[in-house]
Amino acid sequence: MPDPVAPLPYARALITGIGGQDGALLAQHLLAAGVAVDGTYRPGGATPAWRLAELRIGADPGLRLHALDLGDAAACRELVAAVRPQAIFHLAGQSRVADSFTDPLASIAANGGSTLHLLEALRNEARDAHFVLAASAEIFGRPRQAPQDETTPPAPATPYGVSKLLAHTAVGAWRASYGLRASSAILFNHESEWRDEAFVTRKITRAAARIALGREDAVALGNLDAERDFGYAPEYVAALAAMAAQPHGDDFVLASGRAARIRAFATLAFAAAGIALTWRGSGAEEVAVDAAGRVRVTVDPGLLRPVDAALLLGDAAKARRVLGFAPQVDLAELARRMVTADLEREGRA
Ligand SMILES: C[C@H]1O[C@H](OP(=O)(O)OP(=O)(O)OC[C@H]2O[C@@H](n3cnc4c(=O)[nH]c(N)nc43)[C@H](O)[C@@H]2O)[C@@H](O)[C@@H](O)C1=O
Repeated sequence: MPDPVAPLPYARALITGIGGQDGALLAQHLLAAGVAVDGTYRPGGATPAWRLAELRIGADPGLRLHALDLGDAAACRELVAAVRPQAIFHLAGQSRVADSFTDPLASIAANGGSTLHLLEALRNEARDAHFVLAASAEIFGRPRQAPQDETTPPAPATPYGVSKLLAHTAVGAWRASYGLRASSAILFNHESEWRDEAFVTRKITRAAARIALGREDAVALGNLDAERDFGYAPEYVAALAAMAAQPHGDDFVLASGRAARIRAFATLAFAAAGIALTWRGSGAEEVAVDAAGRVRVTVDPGLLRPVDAALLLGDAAKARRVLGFAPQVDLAELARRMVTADLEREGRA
């Protein structure tokens, strides 16, 4: 991986979704490298404050914030024209796979439409900028082969996967049709202390911290058998920055190359909070108990999804070769960092 403060060949970047995990971490990475950052957030939504504050970039003079409706093509074009970025990172979107089952059209409109609006803004207002999309391993659906790489045929199985495949293929089409520098990162699950609690790792680490502090008794989870390729988000955003430094647009899988079941992550997270879990039973009756026999994890069948890939596992050999992507943080260290942060936050609260 390039040195976090190594200079990048662009001086101003636009990041959509600045308030999210990846947007905030990427902003921190770029600002440290001397790149000025314009970040967008949803009008009417929460001002992107807590992550920027925790990452100590909220008051950085290199950071400007803009409320932008990504559903408004003209507004996207106007902002790109005004900012004149040399790199555009499109990270905003509807990122919750589970929510895409309840409102599929909203997910597809948000993730597909926003990408089309920004690609058009790039084509018309910033032809020399490098555009980088945050696509997703969900484009592979329930893949027959593992690991998945850039040549694996996409076949999404969730509305969210469809939305990201629309965006991903649009990047390729705009690159081919208009000669734009447009790239797509096929991101496998990437987690951190700044992950939203809607996602399983942070839900678990926050619960483990609260249970360790006596504030909660137990946490209910869904599919414990799902295997996901969990990486550490700061390492992934550094790879996004490196993608925008490439002379040509291209697609890259970003993944750790290791998969773990949700049950295994929970065991590591609770251990990091000082609680040794033992698993008993199966299916909806499965529970995890602590050393004193108290139930700490249960299964709620209401949290199971209509479709959930059994295994998503990425092969990031191309990113390693071209970008120098070499993630170092393993699953136990990831769980430890997340639980440590949650214990600190809960201790302060
Ligand atoms: C690549 C992809 O990665 C992320 O999407 P995700 O994989 O859906 O992430 P998640 O943390 O919601 O679920 C991971 C697994 O964990 C299972 N699971 C069990 N029990 C609970 C549970 O209680 N909550 C949740 N959320 N999941 C649970 C769940 O069924 C699934 O198998 C996003 O970044 C997305 O934007 C993206 O692109």
